[in-house]
Amino acid sequence: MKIALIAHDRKKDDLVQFAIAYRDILSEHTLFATGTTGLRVIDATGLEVTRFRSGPLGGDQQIGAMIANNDMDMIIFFRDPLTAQPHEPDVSALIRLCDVYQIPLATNMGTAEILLKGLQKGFVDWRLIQERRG
Ligand SMILES: O=C(CO)COP(=O)(O)O
Repeated sequence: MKIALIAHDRKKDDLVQFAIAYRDILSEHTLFATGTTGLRVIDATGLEVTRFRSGPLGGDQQIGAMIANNDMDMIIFFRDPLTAQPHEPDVSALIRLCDVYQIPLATNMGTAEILLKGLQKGFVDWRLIQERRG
């Protein structure tokens, strides 16, 4: 599975802790991240992560493009709900594309934990269901 990791600045410590805690599961998948988030995760975990541009410079849009190309399976995006982001339209667009393409999206640690544990147990069958519906 291809998983994107993204965190706004005040949520980066949380995402790093999360990546350390779930390193074993994450290491079984192909990881992507926005620029600064990816650097933090790589430094803390040693995981292999393909880094895109920083969020404000287009990183969210690069991940959105992967979603639109049916080339991304899960997004873990720890958003900061208390700080205005200069690139809020990009953030909204990424979340919108997750809904357009039925991509599992966690915007906080509670949901992210359930998604990763579900992924580990093979719960992610939505593409098969979608294919069956034609
Ligand atoms: O801004 C972001 C997501 O909207 C994250 O970007 P960085 O990982 O480069 O800080």
